[in-house]
Amino acid sequence: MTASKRIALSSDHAAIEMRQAVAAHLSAQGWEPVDIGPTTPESTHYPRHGEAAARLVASGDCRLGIVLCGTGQGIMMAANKVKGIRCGVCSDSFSARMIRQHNDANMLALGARVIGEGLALEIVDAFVSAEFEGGRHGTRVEMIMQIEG
Ligand SMILES: O=C(CO)[C@H](O)[C@H](O)COP(=O)(O)O
Repeated sequence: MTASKRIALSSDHAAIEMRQAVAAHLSAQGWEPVDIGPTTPESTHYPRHGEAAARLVASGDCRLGIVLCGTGQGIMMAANKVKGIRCGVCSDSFSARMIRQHNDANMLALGARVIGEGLALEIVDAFVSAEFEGGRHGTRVEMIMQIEG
């Protein structure tokens, strides 16, 4: 699968530096970040950036996605409006691992005004290295997706 190492990245103005650090970190690990910006610091609107990254994941172009804003919350909400997306905000590595293992999250949201860069990179590592466990968790994820219709 050519998409297996492609990971979508986007942010709003509040998280440009953290997003670029995440992209560099992922590249160094052999991932192929698809960083869709923005690159300039003007104030922008997180829903459009969350949606754009989510569409790359939902279409299968990217296997996973990471979105960032000030808190991670708004861009997570926007990403989760795209059909097929399961995105969680994490401020700790345990949760980042668990949203992959139990919830089959295909996107992670980070808050650049909440956590520092070092912790953000640890959370990213936990997220990308974990695998969905299936079994009873698969039943529950299917139930989530049935709510989506
Ligand atoms: O965290 C966010 C959304 O959840 C945004 O980054 C935040 O609301 C942007 O605020 P401002 O326009 O004041 O920089």
